[in-house]
Amino acid sequence: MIEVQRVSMAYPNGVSALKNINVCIERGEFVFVVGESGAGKSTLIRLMCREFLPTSGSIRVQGRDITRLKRREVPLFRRNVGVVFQDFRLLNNRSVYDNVAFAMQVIGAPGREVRRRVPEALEVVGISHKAKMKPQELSGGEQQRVCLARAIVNQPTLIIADEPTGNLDPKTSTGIMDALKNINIRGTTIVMATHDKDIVDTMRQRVLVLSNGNIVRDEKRGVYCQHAN
Ligand SMILES: Nc1ncnc2c1ncn2[C@@H]1O[C@H](COP(=O)(O)OP(=O)(O)OP(=O)(O)O)[C@@H](O)[C@H]1O
Repeated sequence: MIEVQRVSMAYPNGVSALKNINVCIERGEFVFVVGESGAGKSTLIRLMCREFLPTSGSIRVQGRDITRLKRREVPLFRRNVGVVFQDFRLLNNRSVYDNVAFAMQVIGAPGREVRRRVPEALEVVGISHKAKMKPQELSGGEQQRVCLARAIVNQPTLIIADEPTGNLDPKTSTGIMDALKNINIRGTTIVMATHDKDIVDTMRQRVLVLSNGNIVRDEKRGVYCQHAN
């Protein structure tokens, strides 16, 4: 599903955020990317959804090297990738329903598909009862659910999430994680950067640990800190 090969990333200011990273993620996996602040998690996550290009190396997603995509090919690639970031990036003057529907409309989905799939996506993340509200009328956790619904509505094969539970209380975070796990059980690959030790230790999924731009641990059914307790 994702093959990151010899990827390095230096920002224009000279900071070396990733140093010759190699990672292979199989279809259907659930992968946590953890590590101290500044370790390179967001950089790796954002490279995987082609927000920007690495300084060197290749990133193959579903067989295609996304570092070689032409600018006009990027939107097509993104249709297959659901992206959830901590800053919600919702349209504040539109309803919850419209925010999710918009993700389908921009790719030209027929109206009947939109009317069928938007309620389904809202149901999966447990926010159907707020469909008519505007994002400002919702709590942070509810807004994050809307983002998740928007990310899954086009039935992507891959979801990339950067701190989707950041700033949320533990109960709300658990709700978001349950929704993500449900989506994963249906076959969607999930890659998620997080600082949330409790979530990582509870879920026992694959854990990739970054430190200072290097992958220092890669464990199946891993935990946040190897030597804790
Ligand atoms: N746009 C940028 N320009 C210059 N340097 C950057 C930029 N974005 C990140 N960096 C630097 O790259 C390194 C890795 O940053 P990154 O955001 O990937 O870390 P992170 O592990 O996601 O951290 P955090 O947990 O704090 O979000 C850091 O040293 C950071 O200061």
